[in-house]
Amino acid sequence: MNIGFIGVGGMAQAIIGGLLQAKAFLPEDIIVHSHRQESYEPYATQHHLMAAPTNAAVVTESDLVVLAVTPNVAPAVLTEIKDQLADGQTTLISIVAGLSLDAMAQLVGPNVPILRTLPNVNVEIGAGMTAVAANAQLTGGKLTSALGVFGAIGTTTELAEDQFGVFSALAGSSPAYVDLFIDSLSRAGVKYGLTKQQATQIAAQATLGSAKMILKSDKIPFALIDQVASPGGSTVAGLLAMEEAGLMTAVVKGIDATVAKDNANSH
Ligand SMILES: NC(=O)C1=CN([C@@H]2O[C@H](COP(=O)(O)OP(=O)(O)OC[C@H]3O[C@@H](n4cnc5c(N)ncnc54)[C@H](OP(=O)(O)O)[C@@H]3O)[C@@H](O)[C@H]2O)C=CC1
Ligand SMILES: O=C(O)[C@@H]1CCC=N1
Repeated sequence: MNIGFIGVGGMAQAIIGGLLQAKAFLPEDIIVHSHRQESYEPYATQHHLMAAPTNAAVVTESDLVVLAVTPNVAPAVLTEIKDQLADGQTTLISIVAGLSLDAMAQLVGPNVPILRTLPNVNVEIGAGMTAVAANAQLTGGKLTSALGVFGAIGTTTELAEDQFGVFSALAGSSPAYVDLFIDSLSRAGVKYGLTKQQATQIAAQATLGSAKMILKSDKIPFALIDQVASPGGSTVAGLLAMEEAGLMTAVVKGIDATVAKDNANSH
């Protein structure tokens, strides 16, 4: 089975890196093309992938084709590859935020099997969180193959399309927000004399452990907070200071802004 990528930016590279690491595809079964030759050719060469000369050629060569361009470019690219998709043989997988199944079908025609997805960058290390929604044309073996791409590089969840916006904020964008939190912890460590490298390693490992604990425990996060905050201890003093500075409000405001921008970009 061949998989093609239209666009080789940050997210396509994360998916390809994850698929190669998982040995889900051989390098020679991955075909790429993007806007600039100086971008996709060296990338293909470096990873021993096939470089296609056009977007249309990616579709012709592929069983699955991943649309990995930015939302403003996606409609023009879909119009460009419409004829190659028309027979319904190739499955279109979109990772484009805010682009609905209906909008894609209007551009490429009614026969095309389409999987709308919203992955996050952690697919690169097999720890992704991806939402998926399939159209009515994507069934049977084709559906299994398309879902298998993201199953190989993390966790997937089927989601109603009207919830993709909030999912994008909580899973797609949140790696950046968690990175900001870890960097903030790390800077505080530097303030108290740790090296940045030491402090980042300590903060990242502690964050990883807490995420695993929440997933494994039957307790809600608030109960786990109480388990850490000893009576009269230092943690409760820190929690109250963070709340006085508005941590929870800041996070919710950040998510509000993320969802609002995703809505504004959606069609
Ligand atoms: N970044 C993330 O964490 C996530 C991103 N997404 C979605 O993934 C998509 C890509 O995002 P991201 O990787 O961050 O963006 P990038 O800007 O890093 O990559 C965009 C890619 O699109 C290519 N491109 C532009 N125009 C064309 C064209 N006409 N034909 C073919 N390729 C073209 C660019 O080519 P070139 O390299 O030659 O310039 C580039 O490789 C977006 O739609 C975004 O919503 C979804 C979930 C998470
Ligand atoms: O920033 C963006 O628009 C994309 C969507 C989710 C993560 N990155």
